Amino acid sequence: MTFIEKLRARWRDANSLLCVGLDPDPAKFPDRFVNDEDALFAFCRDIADATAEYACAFKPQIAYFAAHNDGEAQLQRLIAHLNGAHPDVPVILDAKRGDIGSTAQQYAREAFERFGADAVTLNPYMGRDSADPFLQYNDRGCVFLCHTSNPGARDFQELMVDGAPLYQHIARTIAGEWNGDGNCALVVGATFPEELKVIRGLIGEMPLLIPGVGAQGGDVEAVVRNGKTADGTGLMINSSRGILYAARGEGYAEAAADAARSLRDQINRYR
Ligand SMILES: O=C(O)c1cc(=O)[nH]c(=O)n1[C@@H]1O[C@H](COP(=O)(O)O)[C@@H](O)[C@H]1O
Repeated sequence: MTFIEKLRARWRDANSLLCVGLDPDPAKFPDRFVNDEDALFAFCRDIADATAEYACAFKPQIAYFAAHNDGEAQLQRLIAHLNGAHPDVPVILDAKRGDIGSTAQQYAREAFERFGADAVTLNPYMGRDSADPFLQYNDRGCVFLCHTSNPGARDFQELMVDGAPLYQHIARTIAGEWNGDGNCALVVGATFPEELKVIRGLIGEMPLLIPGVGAQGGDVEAVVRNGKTADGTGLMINSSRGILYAARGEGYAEAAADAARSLRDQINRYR
C-alpha cells in the first residue's frame, strides 16, 4: 500500500484528520523520565500508544532526536515501534530535507530505508533534481513546504513572481509536474487560512499537512472549511505541543489522549 492509499484508508477508518506531532523536549517531560537514557523513545511511545486511535498520522520531528546523543537511534526504535504497533497509521518523518541530487539520495535513503518512514517533509527551494531521489520512492510520500506557518513565511514565499506569489507557483508546479506518480503532498500553515483556500483551489485533491493549530494559534474551523476536499478529507492537521504536554506530571498519556480526542472531534465538527 502506498503512503497516499494508507492515509486515505486511515482518514476513513479512524474518521480522523488529526496528525499527532512527536517533538520530544526532555525539559518538559514528567519527572519519571529524569535520568532515563531512553526517555525520548519511551515518552513518544507512551504518547503514540495513547493517541493512536485518534490519529490519521504521526509526525516525529527529527531535530528533537538528533539534538541528543543517541537520539537518532531512539527515533529509529520509535518508528519501528509505530510501524509494528500501529501499522495502519502512516508515519511522516519531519526532516525538511533538500540538497543536490547525490546528497538528496542519501537523505532519501535515511528517511525511507534507515528510519522506515512512510513520508518525509521536504524543502522544494533547490528545485526538481533535488526532489527526484525522494519522488522515485513512489510508494512513499513527499510532503513539500508550500506556505509555512511562521511569520517569516512572508519574506520569500509571498514574493510576486510572474504575477503570482511564489507559494502559488510552488503549489501549481508540485501538483502538476512533480506529482506524476501521485505521491506528493504540501505543507500549509494553519496560521494562513486565506492562502490555504487559494492553494486548495490550485491543487485538486492533493493531501495537505497543516501545522500551526494549538501552540501557534491557527484557527481549526477556518482550516477545515478552507482546506478540506469535497469529500471532507484531504487534511492532516498537526498538533505537537498541545498534545504532548497537555499535562506535565503523571497522567501525561491520558491527558494527551484527551487532547487528541478533543481536537479530532473539533476538526470533525467542521468537515
Ligand atoms: O513541516 C512541518 O511540520 C512544519 C511546517 C511549518 O510551516 N510549521 C511548523 O510548525 N511545522 C512543524 O510542525 C510542528 C508544530 O508544532 P506545534 O506548534 O507544537 O503544534 C513542529 O514540529 C514544526 O517543526
